[in-house]
Amino acid sequence: MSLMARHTDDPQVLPAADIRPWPRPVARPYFEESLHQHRLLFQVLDQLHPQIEQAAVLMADTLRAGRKIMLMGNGGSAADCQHLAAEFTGRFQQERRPLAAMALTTDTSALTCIGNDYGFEHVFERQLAGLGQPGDCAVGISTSGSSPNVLRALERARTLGLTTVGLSGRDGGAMAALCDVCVVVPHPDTARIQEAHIFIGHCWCGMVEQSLAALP
Ligand SMILES: O=C(CO)[C@@H](O)[C@H](O)[C@H](O)[C@H](O)COP(=O)(O)O
Ligand SMILES: [Zn+2]
Repeated sequence: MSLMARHTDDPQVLPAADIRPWPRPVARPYFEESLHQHRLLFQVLDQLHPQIEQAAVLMADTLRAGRKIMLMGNGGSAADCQHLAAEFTGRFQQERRPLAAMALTTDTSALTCIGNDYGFEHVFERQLAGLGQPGDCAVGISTSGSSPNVLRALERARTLGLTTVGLSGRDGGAMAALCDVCVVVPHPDTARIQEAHIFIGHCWCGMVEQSLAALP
């Protein structure tokens, strides 16, 4: 029996003929809709300069004082956390010393241990309580502003003397009340909020990098 025949006998593998009539993915309508929404989004983001700048000042002050930035979020926002932490420890646009930032979303042993033994709502709070020091800056990213594990960690951060920054969406959820500065992207669509979040995150990296460029 040939490899090809073996494949098509496999009930898990659809023969090519069954695939062809399916709707072909077309990019243009998605692009057009996205671009339309992004234009609206950028008009809204233009109103958020003050909060975006306040958060950047807070982060730059944290690093200047020899403290660190700790980021947390779920799903796509977890990816943003590790992406942004890497911009700080690695580099963004300029050659400069590494900056102290860590994502609390990457240690699968810690996440599974704490999740398994204490509950998923504790996965960030417990890492933060173990690793955070007064003067550090906790950054929570949540499109709904209402993920219990992020909210709980921000609450704990405050009691431990960390500063708190939020990046949220929709109406901001409960996050704003727990943050020294919260940037809320007032859009109903999670994907668009996430795209705005990584844009704002990159703005933060650029502003912080610029502000610390003179440090040895
Ligand atoms: O990326 C996406 C959807 O675009 C998902 O992974 C999404 O991040 C997850 O559903 C998160 O659990 C949503 O949490 P949050 O942003 O509301 O805090
Ligand atoms: Zn996503």
